[in-house]
Amino acid sequence: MEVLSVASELYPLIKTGGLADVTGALPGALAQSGITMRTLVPGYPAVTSKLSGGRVVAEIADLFGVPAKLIAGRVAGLDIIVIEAPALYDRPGNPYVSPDGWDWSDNWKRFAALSWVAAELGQGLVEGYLPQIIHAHDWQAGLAPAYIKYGPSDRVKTVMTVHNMAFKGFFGPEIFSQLRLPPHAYGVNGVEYYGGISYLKSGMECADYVTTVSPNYADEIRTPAFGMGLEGLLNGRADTVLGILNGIDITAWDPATDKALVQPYGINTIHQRRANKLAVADRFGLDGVDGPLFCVVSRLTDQKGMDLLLQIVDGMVDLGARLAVLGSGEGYLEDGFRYASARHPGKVAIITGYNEDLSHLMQGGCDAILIPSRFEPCGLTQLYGLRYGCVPVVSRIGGLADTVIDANPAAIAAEVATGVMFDAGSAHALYEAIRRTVRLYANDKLWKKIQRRGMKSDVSWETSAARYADLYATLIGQKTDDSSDD
Ligand SMILES: Nc1ncnc2c1ncn2[C@@H]1O[C@H](COP(=O)(O)OP(=O)(O)O[C@H]2O[C@H](CO)[C@@H](O)[C@H](O)[C@H]2O)[C@@H](O)[C@H]1O
Repeated sequence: MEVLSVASELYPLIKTGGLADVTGALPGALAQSGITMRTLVPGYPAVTSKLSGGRVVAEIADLFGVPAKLIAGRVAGLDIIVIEAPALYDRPGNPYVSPDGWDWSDNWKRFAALSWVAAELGQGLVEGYLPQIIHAHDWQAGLAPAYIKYGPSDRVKTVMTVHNMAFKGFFGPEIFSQLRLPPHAYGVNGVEYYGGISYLKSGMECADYVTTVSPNYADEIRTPAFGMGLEGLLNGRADTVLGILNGIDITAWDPATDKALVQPYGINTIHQRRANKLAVADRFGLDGVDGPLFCVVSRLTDQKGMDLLLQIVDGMVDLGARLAVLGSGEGYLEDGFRYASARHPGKVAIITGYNEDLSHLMQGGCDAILIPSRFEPCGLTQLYGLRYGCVPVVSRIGGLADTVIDANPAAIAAEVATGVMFDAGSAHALYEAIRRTVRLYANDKLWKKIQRRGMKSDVSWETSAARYADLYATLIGQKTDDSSDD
């Protein structure tokens, strides 16, 4: 089976968040099910510089006003098709914003182009290549299902995966005439959204199937509290909405072989994490190894509940905990952690920016990872935490609730606890969870059991890749059994 994945991020070529981890891992996970997944990505400098030996498979004279070439190649084990259109994608900064932090003003065009090319590939643009499924990820690829729905043939089936509903790809109505869609596409059953155009809503409306990245979040987003205005749409098509839990790449994230660690370790050598803990403390300028070391590896945003953590950081230090923060995002949150660090030298520290290797070292050395999200479609850092024995302390929300088992007395007695969970959105609940974690940490035998159990959890892609494979097969009418029905 041939599936074309369409995404604006793809690890290890280009990553700003969890989307890249998923789109980068899924093709390898699906290969075992006999699925060939190629990924269509924009030709950002980070992508084109890594693609050598690709071949031009199509030339497009007018891609929203600029010439483009499609280059197919294989990089880091991934089959990719790159849209080489320098006028759209050859820019500094990250995929969405300029180096000074502003959204590119032509983002509507850059990502309409991504989706339009995907649909053209689905209609046979390249001789000898005809995907059966187009799998679009997040708003940047959201118009692809619309281009198929309103195009000459809907032979190719479409899946829209929502990784983050907060980013809707919303633009004013004035762009519609340039989108290459027929007039009737501008309506409530098409791309229109509150008087403008939402690329995410377009994909969710027009795709044959909508998926999100955990079963719990799939339920939550059908309510006004989490649906962000799209709950009505989701409820209207409830039979074709599915939550499939993210996995992680257990080869890239393996504490026994991870080159970013000072000291690799396994379940039976968990005490060796101490060398990594010292290395983290050293990198962050924190005091020695005594007492629990918490970490945050995250975009610093309201979604991630970082303001809640700032409210209780002083109390956390009073409990004897230390905190290492790796992340970047909202200026007031970055500043908040800098001030906390100035108040508590040796106890709280932040390194701003993006550092993949350091994120591995932190999972391999810190005792617990804090994820106080207000909403979390799946979350990956708790899965990395489980795999590395970095105990996840998470809000009871979205995919976090699907993947962590709270160390309450019943779970401890039943020997199933893998982390600590608390009510989302409450600084007080977060503080109490940290207090509980500090107490659990003090019981070394119990703590190591929780760590080991996490390390044994199945966080691989195996089960979830099979669910995607089953969904694709259902869509193209190849489904032979009903083994994956909910
Ligand atoms: N400063 C930094 N340095 C290095 N690495 C950093 C970093 N900041 C973050 N990361 C890494 O970026 C990824 C973030 O993963 P999350 O699951 O938190 O995704 P995010 O919210 O971006 O994406 C959305 O998509 C994913 C994928 O579906 C969902 O899991 C999630 O709930 C949803 O919000 C992790 O690999 C993390 O280690």
